[in-house]
Amino acid sequence: MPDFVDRVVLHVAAGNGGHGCASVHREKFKPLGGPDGGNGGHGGDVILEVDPNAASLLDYHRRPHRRAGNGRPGQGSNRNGADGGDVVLPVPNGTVVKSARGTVLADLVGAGTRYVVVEGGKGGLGNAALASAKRKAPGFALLGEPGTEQDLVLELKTVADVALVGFPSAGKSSLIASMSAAKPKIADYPFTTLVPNLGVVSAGDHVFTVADVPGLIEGASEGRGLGLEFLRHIERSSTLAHVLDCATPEPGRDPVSDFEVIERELRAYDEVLGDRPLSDRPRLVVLNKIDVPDGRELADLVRPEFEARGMRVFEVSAASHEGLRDLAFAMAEMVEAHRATLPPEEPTRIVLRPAAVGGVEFEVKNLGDNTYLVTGAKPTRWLRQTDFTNEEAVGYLADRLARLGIEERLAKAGAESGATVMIGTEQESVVFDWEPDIAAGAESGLGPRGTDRRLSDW
Ligand SMILES: Nc1nc2c(ncn2[C@@H]2O[C@H](COP(=O)(O)OP(=O)(O)OP(=O)(O)O)[C@@H](O)[C@H]2O)c(=O)[nH]1
Ligand SMILES: [Mg+2]
Repeated sequence: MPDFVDRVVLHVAAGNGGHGCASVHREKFKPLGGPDGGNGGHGGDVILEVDPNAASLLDYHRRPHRRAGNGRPGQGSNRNGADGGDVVLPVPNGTVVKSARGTVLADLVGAGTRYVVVEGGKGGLGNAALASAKRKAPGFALLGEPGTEQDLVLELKTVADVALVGFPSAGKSSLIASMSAAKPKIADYPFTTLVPNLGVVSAGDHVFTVADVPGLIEGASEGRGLGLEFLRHIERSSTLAHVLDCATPEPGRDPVSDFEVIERELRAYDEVLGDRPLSDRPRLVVLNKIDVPDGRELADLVRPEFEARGMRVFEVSAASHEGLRDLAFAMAEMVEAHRATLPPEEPTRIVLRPAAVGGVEFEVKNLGDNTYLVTGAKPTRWLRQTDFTNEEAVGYLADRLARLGIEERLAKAGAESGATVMIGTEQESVVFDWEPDIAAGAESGLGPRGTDRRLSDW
């Protein structure tokens, strides 16, 4: 059994919603009481969550079927069924979620990032909730919705600023061991490294991560050696460092030809990658093993070849640590240059999905000055997903609250046209403008008034 798994097929099933209950209230001497069948509970969701402590997908390789809890049925005396429990599956940072057909559904980067893979079925309404002026005592209740199921492919792509690429035994693992606290396996046979190792390197105030990728050989992009599996791990790195062996001569190889072979493989992989080609990424050249006298000589000899190609060249020894400080600062500089081109971090985007809408309680408080505070409306579950904007989320919240009768409650509390409605707490809230007139036409009279506060803050 491998102890590192970076691709698994996983079957997930959300919980079914519980059925609603049809029941009639019974009391002594009152044979025909009102309907009192409770609602079924909602089925649980299956959620993936980035856990910085998870290193591989091994658990899912071992147990590839995961199922969330079913909602319980409603019962008489207005008892609602309990919701089924969610199942939160921890995944490593950098997990890509794909459908069985290969469509990318989510790319989970950043501790705590969540993705709801399958949603639980809604609980069915009981006859108490179905009663209306027309039908005071319905003799029926609604069935719970079945939960959805899906086959997924989870793929791990290492997230590191710098990727070390090179032939087997060039000294990539030795370098990462000398530059960081990582303790990878080092040996004098090829393909010692079978899984990417990650190390955290500091150079002055700079901190960045380095991944040691298993050795690449000619034909890797066609799957030779450890091939594509491992090219995938360098996709997310902004900087590539070619590690070249200057001390272990082999027939038909030298540092320049090794470099050319690896470059060719990177270019060939570009076709697989499409829009984020590897061959365009900033790279530097590390001539390793200069503690060996012949190695130093060869390094000096080939250096101009690389400089002529516009590469920055570092002569180092992972064994004696010579040259590693300069190398670390150069890497830090390249990583910082890349980070500077990134757009400023976007505020957290979230999706609000009140789990049990019927169960959300809220209070409307008049703060004076036509301003109203709605407290306690925090949905029971908050789920993060990247493809929703804050505005959409606010709109969604407004919509749900509208269904809960917030319009009437605001009107009852005396809110007039143009009222400021704050949802949250006095310290943290999302602010809406309230227009009861619009409400008549639109589903919700609450329109988001762009707020700079993060919804996730409250
Ligand atoms: N003399 C000397 N030997 C080195 C140096 N760096 C690595 N080696 C040796 O080279 C061999 C391969 O080192 P690794 O760090 O395992 O090489 P790798 O590139 O990670 O190899 P793979 O994991 O197989 O791709 C080991 O025997 C190391 O001890 C160095 O700077 N000087
Ligand atoms: Mg190695």
